[in-house]
Amino acid sequence: MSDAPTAPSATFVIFGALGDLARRLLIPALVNLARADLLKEDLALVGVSHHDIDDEQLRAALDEGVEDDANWQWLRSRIRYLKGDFADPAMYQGLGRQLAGNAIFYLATAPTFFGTVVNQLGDAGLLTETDGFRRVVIEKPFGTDLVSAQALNRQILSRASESQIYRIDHFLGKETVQNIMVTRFGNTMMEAVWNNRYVDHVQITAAEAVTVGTRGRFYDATGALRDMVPNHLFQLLAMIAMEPPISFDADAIRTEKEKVIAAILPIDPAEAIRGRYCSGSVAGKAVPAYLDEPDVDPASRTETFAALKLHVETWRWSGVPFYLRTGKALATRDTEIVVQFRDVPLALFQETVVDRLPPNRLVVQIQPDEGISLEFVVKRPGLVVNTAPVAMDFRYRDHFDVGHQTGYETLLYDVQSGDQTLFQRAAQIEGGWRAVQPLLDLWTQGTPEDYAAGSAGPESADALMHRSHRRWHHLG
Ligand SMILES: NC(=O)C1=CN([C@@H]2O[C@H](COP(=O)(O)OP(=O)(O)OC[C@H]3O[C@@H](n4cnc5c(N)ncnc54)[C@H](OP(=O)(O)O)[C@@H]3O)[C@@H](O)[C@H]2O)C=CC1
Ligand SMILES: O=C1O[C@H](COP(=O)(O)O)[C@@H](O)[C@H](O)[C@H]1O
Repeated sequence: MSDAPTAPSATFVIFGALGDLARRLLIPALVNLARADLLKEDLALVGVSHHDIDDEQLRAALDEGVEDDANWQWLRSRIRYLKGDFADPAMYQGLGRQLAGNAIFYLATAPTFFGTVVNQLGDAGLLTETDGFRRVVIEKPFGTDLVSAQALNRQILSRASESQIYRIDHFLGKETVQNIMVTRFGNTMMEAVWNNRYVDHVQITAAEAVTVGTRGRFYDATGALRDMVPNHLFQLLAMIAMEPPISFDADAIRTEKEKVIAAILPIDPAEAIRGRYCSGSVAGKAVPAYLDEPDVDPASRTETFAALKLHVETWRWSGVPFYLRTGKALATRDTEIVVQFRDVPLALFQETVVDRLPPNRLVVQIQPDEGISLEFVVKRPGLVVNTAPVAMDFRYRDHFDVGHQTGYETLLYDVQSGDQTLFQRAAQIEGGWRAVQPLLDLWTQGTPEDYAAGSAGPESADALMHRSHRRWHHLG
């Protein structure tokens, strides 16, 4: 990160500056950028919210999320507060009086405000790029289904051009996710086997040990599928399945990712399962049932776990199933991608004690303990031929000083620099919703299958794999 040039100066306007995202992730990420000397001296930050506080109270509210005091003091002195409602035109007039030159509007607001804020910015003339750039960062979830995402895209694009819009997916800010492209396209040996001739299937897992906690209101209206699948998990899938771009240019990369997402067939509900945690314990700590969490409707049908099989109909991937799963209150936190290779064509060792060889797997560990390992088979020492599965392991921490990054550093820096590589175009978002729409339609009925908090998810998730004689990679 520190090899990069300082980003152009700009005023950051954070709508929702007192919220969880701003406090826990955005401000610490800006502090990390300040430490890496990537922010200009004249950077300014305006925090917007409807609470009745002043500049100093906003700064004090943000104090607790930050550990690096020296760089926090640098940023802190550049923060101002603007009180106002997101729907109030007068607030935007006031904001306009504070802005000159480049501005970045970060919508750290509930998704219901995305359209409102962009409309208001447009009405107030704040999106006109006369004396500098005007960029809008839009959080997820972007819409709640295909129709609402299309409507939101239409609305936003009636006020700003695509080049001004940065639809963020924070998974793309993670080092290991960005490394997928380098691993794939920087190593000849990968590309040679990266296709349906050699790959049996791909598994993408985002398991979380945390429960919905205090986010019951948001989560109960959203569920595991909307929260994680068409956005974060599809972004991981796109990194794994995309064709090599013609250059490392933002448009070239986004075009290839868009093509992959467009090639995902609508998911067959018979190949998807949903679950909901009931009481149990995670890492020795008692966890209540989802239905007993604060702000969750006791009659809720919302899933806290989703697993599915999907197909990417491209020349490279036709016939290779992709299995995705995600959930809360699971045994451990584990975000990983497993590329499992086909069995060897001839079982040479069938006359020996070895009856079946374990498969080769490439495991990309996104978090925690970021790294990549290659599982393969060797001969176990001894007089008879016997085999043993082993792994070649690359751990980031063994080679690099990874420090404590939030994942938002790269993304905020890229917005300032005008690099849209890691942001999604309208079609990508709509493609994601199109693929999961059959599940959204059906899951309005029935209820999810229970799983114990602290387990690996519902039994049907295992059955989904067993049907095709496969199994999930172990969690953790
Ligand atoms: N938190 C996270 O870890 C992540 C969040 N996101 C996304 O980021 C966005 C923000 O999430 P999060 O920070 O958790 O949300 P919060 O609800 O914590 O923050 C939103 C803030 O906006 C304020 N607010 C609400 N209504 C108005 C209004 N009409 N006018 C002015 N201010 C208002 C809220 O005040 P009040 O105190 O009254 O609620 C709150 O301070 C969401 O889209 C979310 O999906 C994405 C990834 C991770
Ligand atoms: O966007 C979201 O992501 C988090 C998981 O992100 P991570 O970086 O902690 O892996 C998830 O907990 C949350 O529900 C979802 O809204």
